[in-house]
Amino acid sequence: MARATHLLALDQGTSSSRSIVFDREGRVVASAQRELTQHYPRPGWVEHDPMEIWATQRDTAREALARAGLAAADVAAIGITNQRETTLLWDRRSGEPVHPAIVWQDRRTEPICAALRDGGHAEAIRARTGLVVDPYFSGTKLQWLLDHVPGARARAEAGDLAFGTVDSWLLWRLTGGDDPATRAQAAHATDVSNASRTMLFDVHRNDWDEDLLALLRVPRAVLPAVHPSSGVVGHSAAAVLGAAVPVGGIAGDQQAALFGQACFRAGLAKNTYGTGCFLLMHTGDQFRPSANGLVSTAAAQLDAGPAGRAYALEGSVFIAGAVVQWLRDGLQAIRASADVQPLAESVQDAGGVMLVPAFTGLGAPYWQPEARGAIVGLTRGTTMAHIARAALESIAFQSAALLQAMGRDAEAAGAAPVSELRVDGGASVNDLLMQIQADLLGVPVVRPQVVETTALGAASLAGLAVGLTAGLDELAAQWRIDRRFEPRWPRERAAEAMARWEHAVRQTVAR
Ligand SMILES: Nc1ncnc2c1ncn2[C@@H]1O[C@H](COP(=O)(O)OP(=O)(O)O)[C@@H](O)[C@H]1O
Ligand SMILES: O=P(O)(O)OC[C@H](O)CO
Repeated sequence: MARATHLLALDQGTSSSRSIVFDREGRVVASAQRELTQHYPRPGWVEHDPMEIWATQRDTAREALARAGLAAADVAAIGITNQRETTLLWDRRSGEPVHPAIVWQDRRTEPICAALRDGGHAEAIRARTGLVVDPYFSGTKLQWLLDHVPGARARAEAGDLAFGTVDSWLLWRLTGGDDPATRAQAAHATDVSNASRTMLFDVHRNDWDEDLLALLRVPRAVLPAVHPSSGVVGHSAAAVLGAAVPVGGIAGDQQAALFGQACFRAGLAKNTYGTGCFLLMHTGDQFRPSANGLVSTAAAQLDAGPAGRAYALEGSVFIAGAVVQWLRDGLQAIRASADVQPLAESVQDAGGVMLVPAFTGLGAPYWQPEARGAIVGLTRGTTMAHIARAALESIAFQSAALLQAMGRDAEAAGAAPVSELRVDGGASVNDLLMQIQADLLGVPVVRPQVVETTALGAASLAGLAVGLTAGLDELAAQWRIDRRFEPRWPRERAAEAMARWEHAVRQTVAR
């Protein structure tokens, strides 16, 4: 048999399932995508149908292979990457989910989190897991499922139920197949980067934390095995793609993007500009707690031993590209997202207007759930062009605040600050936004040729596992620059702009 030459990435995101076929040099050969239905059963609740997650993912994998003109036998390995924290619980025998997936954005477990904070557990949780106590993470979502699905806790304790984030669910379906006859071969596993988002995982020891399991009343029997992010954890059931293919990589989507951006060592950082922004900075083999409102998380790890340890600091912005959607759909100021750039470029600057898109509160580093959006600095001369420019600037300001927080953490640890920011995501195509970002940060903003960095990261992790990819040096050499945006502003101007931003932020909080 000819040696398999390609890699298949399954990229299961919040809004869609995508599959991308890469060649061994990391070039995109073919892709396929399907939208995912969002369910909002109550205010603050967000759910996905687990069977739709699986079916769309499976179908895009088949379609991408067909478009590439390849068979499963041509695929050396599969890499899985996924929306993180989203929580699933299913019956090991029937394969049926016992409840819809509770999506990372879902806020229903805030009362559980408040009780944990009031009970004085926040510091211990941060020290073990790197996370702030927030409904964002999986632990309280799993607790809610065990408490609210009739009979779930007893079935979980008896070992009949399996918990997983989306990667585990896809792996289980992929390796077990759709036929009950092959279910016994299903792998129930996850990787360290996904486990580190559960608030149940000790990132120092890379194991589930017995104290946290007891605190959240989670029986160990529901939990998946935890593996490094690279390594073969099972093979797809032959019926799914037409032949068995090793699953060689798993990572949460933001850690996969960090890997796909070739950020393999301390100080390298990437920012993904999608609906929100996710900024991650590698901190090497050191777990670094944040004193500045960020979370600490496991980066993609290649090896189970101490030598494989890799961590990152992370900050997320809730509304980034979404502010452009709001200009389009809410204000109807533009017809398509891409129209924001010419409109914003039609004015020299925002004319003193500041827009704080705190539509759903503010995330890191502010953590102000009660804040609401504001536009300040309006004059008789203000036009929609100024507001559009202020909207773009708001994306850059929020990201700059995250990078400043990372800089303060790095300084406190005696580490070097970030020297360039690697970017990807839907809004990173906006050259004006990228230039504003560089001007504010004072470091170059670098956009790579392959902006499918999440899928590329997962494919690379899988490629390393089966030897199709030689090593990190080869991956670093494959990462190529499309465009580099150099900062042009004097630092005083950037500092003054940041001060005006922080002033505007304070006005949204003090209501
Ligand atoms: N040219 C553009 N300028 C600014 N924002 C854009 C542009 N094109 C798309 N966007 C924004 O990018 C986001 C989509 O990016 P994407 O990476 O697909 O997001 P997600 O993965 O969160 O669904 C949308 O919020 C959209 O408004
Ligand atoms: O699906 P995305 O790309 O919006 O990413 C979701 C994140 O993983 C949530 O933490």
